[in-house]
This record gives sequence, C-alpha cells and structure tokens, in this order.
Amino acid sequence: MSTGSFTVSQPLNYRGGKRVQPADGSGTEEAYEPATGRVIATFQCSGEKEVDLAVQSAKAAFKIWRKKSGMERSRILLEAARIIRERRDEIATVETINNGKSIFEAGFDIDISWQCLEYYAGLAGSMAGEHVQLPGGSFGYTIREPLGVCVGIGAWNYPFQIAVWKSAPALACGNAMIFKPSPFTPVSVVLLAEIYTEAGVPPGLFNVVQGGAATGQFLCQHRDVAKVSFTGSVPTGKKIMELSSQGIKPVTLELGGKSPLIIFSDCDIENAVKGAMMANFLTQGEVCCNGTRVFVQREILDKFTEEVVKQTQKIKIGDPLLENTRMGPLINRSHLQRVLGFIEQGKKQGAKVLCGGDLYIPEDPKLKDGYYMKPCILGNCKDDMTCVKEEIFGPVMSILPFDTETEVLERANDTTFGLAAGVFTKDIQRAHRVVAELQAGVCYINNYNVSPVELPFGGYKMSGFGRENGRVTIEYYSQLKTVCVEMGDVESVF
Ligand SMILES: NC(=O)C1=CN([C@@H]2O[C@H](COP(=O)(O)OP(=O)(O)OC[C@H]3O[C@@H](n4cnc5c(N)ncnc54)[C@H](O)[C@@H]3O)[C@@H](O)[C@H]2O)C=CC1
Ligand SMILES: NCCCC(=O)O
Repeated sequence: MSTGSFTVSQPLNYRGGKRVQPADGSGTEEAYEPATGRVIATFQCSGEKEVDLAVQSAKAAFKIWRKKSGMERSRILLEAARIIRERRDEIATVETINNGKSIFEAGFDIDISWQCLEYYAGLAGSMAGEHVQLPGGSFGYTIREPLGVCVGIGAWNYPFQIAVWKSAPALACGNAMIFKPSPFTPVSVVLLAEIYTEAGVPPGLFNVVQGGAATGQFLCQHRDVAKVSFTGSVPTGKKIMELSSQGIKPVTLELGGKSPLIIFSDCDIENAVKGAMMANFLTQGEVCCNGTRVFVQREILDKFTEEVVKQTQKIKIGDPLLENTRMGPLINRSHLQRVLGFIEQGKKQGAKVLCGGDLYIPEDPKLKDGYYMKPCILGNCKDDMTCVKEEIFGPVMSILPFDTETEVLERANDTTFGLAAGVFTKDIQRAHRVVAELQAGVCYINNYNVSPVELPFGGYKMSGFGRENGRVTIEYYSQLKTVCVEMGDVESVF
C-alpha cells in the first residue's frame, strides 16, 4: 500500500462480533491521512442508543466470558497475539496512514501490542485469591473477580497500542470492554476488534463505538458501565472523573506531561544525545511521557547542544510509509499550527531556535497538503517560558542549563505534571539518589521512552493515577470478594 491510496468504506463501529452502522448518531466526523491531508473515512458519531446497544451486547458476552477459567481466557488472548504478530505489517500500515507516524515506528507499536497480550495471557491463568485460617477451624478466602463492562477511551497518538494496553488486562481479568478511539484515528481499533473475534472471544466482548466528547460522555454515564480507563488530556481527564463519580465508577487516568530529562556532565554524551532524541521526537513528539525539558549541566552544555542539533537536523522527514523515513506529519493542521504557535511564543519570550521549528514541504507533490514540520530545538530557555511550562505535544525540545544536583531537582519537580523523568549519568549512586527525589510515575536511568510491557506505566500528580502494563494493572480491572466460612455454631450477641 502506498501513501494517498487508502480509503475506508466499511462501517467503523463494531458490535456483537461484526462491523455495524450506529443505530443513532450525534453528527458526522471525517478522519484524515495526515501525510496528504486527504479524507480517508467519514463516519457517524454514536448516539445514546448505539452506546446502550454496545453496553447490552457487552453485558451478554461478559456473562459467558466471566465463567471461563483463566487458562481458557489465556489461550484465546494468545491466539489474538499470534494473529497480530502475523498481521503486523498490515496493521502498522493502517496506523501510519491514519496517524502519520513512520512505518518504522508503527511496527514497534504493534510489537508492543502483541507482547502486551502475551503478557496478560500469561497472568490470566495465575490470578487467584488467598486462603486465611480463622479460629475454631473457620476460614476465609478471597476471590479476584472481574468488574463487568469496562470502557476504554483513547487518544490519537498510539491508537492501536492504547486499545491493547486497556483491553488486554481487562479481558484477561474476565471483563468485557467498549472502546472509543479518538475521532482523529478511528480505523485501526476495528482491526483489533476483528482479531479478538477471530481469536475466539464471545461476540460482543470487545465493541467499538466511534465519536467524540458526546459519545464519550454517554459511555461514562451509562449505569451498566463498571469502570472507565482514559488516555488523553488533563482537562478531559477531569471531566471523565467528574462524570464517572456520579456512578461511583473507578477510573484510570493516563494524562499529559511535561517531563524533565536531566543530563549530568559525567554522562556518556553520545548516549545522552540519543536519549534526548528518543525523549522528544518519537511519533513527531506527540507522546505523553516525552522528556521535553532537557536540563543539561553547564560544563557540557555547548558540546551536548552542538551534537543534538547536528543529529536532529539529520532526521529524515517525509512520506511515513517509506522505510527510511523517521518523522512523518503531525496529526492535523490545527495541531500543527498550535505547535508552531508555541515556538513563536517561545521566541517572543527569549528562546532561541537552534534548529527546525518551521514547516517542512516534501518534494513529492502528493504530500504537499500534509502537516509536516522540522523538529525543533530551543536554546536560551527559562523555566517560566510557556514553551517550557506547557505540554506542546509536538517535536519541540527545550534545553535548560543547570549547575547543581539540588538546583536541578527543584526545577525538575516544579510542575503540576508527573508522568515521566529521566537521568543520564555514569555515577550509579547519583542516578538512584536523583530518581528517588523525582516526582514522576515512570523514571528512566540512561535511556528514555522504552516501553517494556512488564513494567507499570502511569503518572503522579496531574498526570493521572492508576497504571497500565505490569502485574499491578490486574488490580485496576478486578475486585476482591471476601468469603467468610463458619465451621462452628453462631455465637450471637443477642
Ligand atoms: N499518559 C498517557 O498514557 C497518555 C496521555 N496522552 C495525553 O492525551 C492528550 C492528547 O490526546 P487527545 O486525544 O488530544 O486528548 P483529549 O483529551 O482531547 O481526547 C482524548 C479522548 O477523550 C475523548 N473525549 C473528549 N472529551 C470527552 C468528554 N467530555 N467525555 C468523554 N470523552 C471525551 C476524545 O474523543 C478522545 O477519544 C495529551 O495531553 C497527551 O499527553 C496521550 C497519550 C498517552
Ligand atoms: N510507548 C509509550 C506510549 C505512551 C503514550 O501513549 O503516549
């Protein structure tokens, strides 16, 4: 498949084990190919009736799925992982077309997705409660039970991977899920739904409803929804929490960030440069955990800056479906303008553009309406500049010099966000001392933005709560039932 040729004509909702047109709607949306600016799909946003049909379908499937043993669920999830592995290139291609990230990166996202399914399939068979001995031969035990119908609401930067990070643990625990992707990226999650069906989940166990805020609200407010897991911005996260609180529904919130990356003068500079680029330029910088505030110790500021600028200028921008491209277009025109706006404001506040920061027009005429920009590095930054304080969600790195460990820790933590942080140093004691002080849910030592599915992922402070990945996520998709068994007579106080 080549850029400029893909369109979707099939329905994008998925209910009861097949693609369906929504029963009712609240407006129409268009999805784009960011590389060309072409419309690739037009779809109706699901209304209250469609949301209810999806919930009823999930409830019916949940009755079957919850009765299966962990091993039975495990086999089906492993089969889904196998199909994803087999269809890796096709899914990555769809992801690239609809999101804009390079095909090289999209392939890794799909790898992380099947690995996540394998990981939770592995845990499904070992979920168990405990047995507790009580006086007089009485005893108690606990059972880890699913919650019921869970809702997943996703952002547009990792459409397929976000859907797997939510559904794999949810299904492993015995729940059903209704997923609503971002209206910007509606396409790939339906492939996941088809794969689950092919792998053998009961029809209705994983449903997809398309739409924006209104559809999301219907989902959060539905009385038969037991839990909401959300990935997106802080303002929407607040709304989701508010809506879910009406029904006392637990929520997982994976929100934004403005993470610090601290580079000490005793680091391996080559690795630190690579780390800073990994921390800023994956998926065109549209990554929640990016380390966009790059604190560099003054002794190595010039050397580090010179090298990171040189390497950034070499990033191959262009058609995201070409194997050698490393940066594709941003998600849409308004987001591109927003990112460029941050750079303009940074300049007015005294930041210096060291490279990039302007539009990129590819030579290929079919890409002329795409949303490309050159990755940007800002020097002469100060902590109170807007570009340093706010999440830009684009390829913009801010370099901030520092002198001492105490000073940099205070500055690194001076943010309302707390998703991730990184440190580059060869001093192992310093690395752990610094990490112990960082207020962030995910910390990297001498690397950045790797995502092993075995490790929990999630934020501190306004970056949210709850976790994705890792063993702990089982707790966010299950509940404990305590059973108390009397082996003697009732000793009544009456
Ligand atoms: N911590 C994490 O794991 C991640 C966080 N993000 C954050 O997401 C943001 C970018 O993603 P966007 O899609 O622009 O975020 P967004 O908050 O605008 O939308 C996210 C999702 O929420 C839905 N939504 C919007 N209003 C809603 C409402 N009132 N009720 C229910 N659903 C609603 C949207 O349709 C979309 O599916 C950034 O702030 C980024 O940092 C993105 C990816 C990962
Ligand atoms: N691979 C990390 C994904 C984080 C995010 O969803 O933005």
